[in-house]
Amino acid sequence: MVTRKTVWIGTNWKMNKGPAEALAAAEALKAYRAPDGVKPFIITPFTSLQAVASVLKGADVLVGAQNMHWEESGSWTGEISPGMVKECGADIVLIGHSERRQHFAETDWTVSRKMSAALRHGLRPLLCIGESLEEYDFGVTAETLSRQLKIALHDVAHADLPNILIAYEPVWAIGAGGRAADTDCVAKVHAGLRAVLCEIAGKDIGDRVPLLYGGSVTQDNARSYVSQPNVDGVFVGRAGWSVPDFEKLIDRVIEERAPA
Ligand SMILES: O=C(COP(=O)(O)O)[C@@H](O)CO
Repeated sequence: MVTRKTVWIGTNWKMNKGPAEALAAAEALKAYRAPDGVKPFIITPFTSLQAVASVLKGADVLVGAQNMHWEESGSWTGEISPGMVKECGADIVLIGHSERRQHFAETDWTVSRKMSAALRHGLRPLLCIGESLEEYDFGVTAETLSRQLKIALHDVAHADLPNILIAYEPVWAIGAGGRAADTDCVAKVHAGLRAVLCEIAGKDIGDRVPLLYGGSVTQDNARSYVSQPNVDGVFVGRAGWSVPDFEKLIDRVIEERAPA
């Protein structure tokens, strides 16, 4: 019997959609029935997190926040605590997105603190890692990713690792100026990430950590990534911002799947 992997397909709305637009999108997604074995999710801005999570409670589409602080509370103006994210009804929290590392001083150390805090609060962290163009050009992709991964997971109990999501998102592949990574390159990088996870936690656990690819994913290329052995899903930005596009992208990925 062929065992089919669970496929995670999510979209990060980034700084798009005010509360009204986000709510309308959530209402449109409420009736969406995910194909067997597919876990769709959306990552919303904080201003609509609670409303979107409330509309999608019990639906097939999971909801996440784009960031959080690691402390429970305190004098951290402008920040949102893990408890607040949880109380808003989020299932997932994005941690270490390259836009936060690049523009908001997120470091491997803060990412590591946030990983443990998210798990303590029953949130599923979606850890983003990725090398810059400069690191890619210097040929240190594997070293960069291994460092980011080992520090981020340093304080995470091995038993918790299958409950997290990891997205490999090369910085040079993200956004309007980015170019999608070659499928072969993603396959090779993901095999390396799998090896690092197995080194950290042993094969039984390392093999069960979902690894997603993100960066200029489109309806046309998504399925080629997901058909690779160590790619358990895709994390999309622009190609998932409209609900019909997001649903179509999921359909296109599923067309590729072999029957169980
Ligand atoms: O940043 C991401 C990719 O954005 P694209 O617009 O798909 O290049 C990733 O976090 C998913 O949002």
